[in-house]
Amino acid sequence: MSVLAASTYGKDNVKFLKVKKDPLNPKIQEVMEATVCVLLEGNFDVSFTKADNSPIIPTDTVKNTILFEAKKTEIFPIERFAAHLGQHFIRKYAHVSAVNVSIIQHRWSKYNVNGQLHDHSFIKDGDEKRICKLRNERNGNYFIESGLKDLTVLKSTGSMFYGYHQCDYTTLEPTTDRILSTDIDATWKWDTKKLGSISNIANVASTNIINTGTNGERNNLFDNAFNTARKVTLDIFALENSESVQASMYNMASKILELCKEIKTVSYALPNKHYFLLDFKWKGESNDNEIFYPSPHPNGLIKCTVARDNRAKL
Ligand SMILES: O=c1[nH]c(=O)c2[nH]c(=O)[nH]c2[nH]1
Repeated sequence: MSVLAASTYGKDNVKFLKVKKDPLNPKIQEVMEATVCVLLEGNFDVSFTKADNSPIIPTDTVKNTILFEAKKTEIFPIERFAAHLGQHFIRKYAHVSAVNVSIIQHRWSKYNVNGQLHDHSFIKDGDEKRICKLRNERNGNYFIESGLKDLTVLKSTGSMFYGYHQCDYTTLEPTTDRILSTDIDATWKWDTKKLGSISNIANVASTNIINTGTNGERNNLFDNAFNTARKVTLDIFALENSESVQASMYNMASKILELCKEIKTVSYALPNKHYFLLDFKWKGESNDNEIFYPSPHPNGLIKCTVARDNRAKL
């Protein structure tokens, strides 16, 4: 005998690009290129165990819903759209008990023409993505996290690594000057008690498109947190003389928690993308941190989650 222990299903990799126009000047525009995944949970067991398709909301219907709702509703910021989709499936289908929504926003940035950001021309300046994951449950509970990933950075000096554990397997030389490079993957979990009900998120003030791009002013909690997290990450990466990836990511996460009161935890997952100093002794030449070999693999991988220290209140 076997039993269905867990199941979920839906549509992944639903892609669209939406153009948002300023109502006063429709040539001023913003674009959202997104990849969406919606997975449903609920009373679907017989579809797995008895080949009974009657409860199945086809994944094609899920796809149609994502695309049509993207047209009909405000989708900036992505957290707002995730909450809207999370509510939609719970309200429309009585046998759905939980909805898991994941949205990836692909980066398109307005660029300067004649000294100012152009109204509707964009540059793809890297693989960076803004992300949001939301779970909405019929019992009224919801969970939400936001983040950024694939923001690739490198600093050519201002990074050290020494004082680490030594044993008979250790060959790494300590250094006070190395290259540090990583693909930033940062996520932050929201304190839903501070956000209030999911309807608050589905109705949060939309991103103001005038002068935004991904460089300009944003005007809601979620945009502010994204901009803060991105700026803190990039500032600390540049300004700090890094002791290690571990120490730098902890400093970044702590600063974000300090600045964004509605965030509960911040997590980083950072590859340490190694650049090895090449040896020119065979030619009688030194190499004063000038020529490196970008090593594709292996890479270090360092993860941490930083939370508020509640003991601090005692
Ligand atoms: O910042 C670093 N952290 C490590 O854990 C580590 N390990 C290593 O070989 N190099 C580095 N660098």
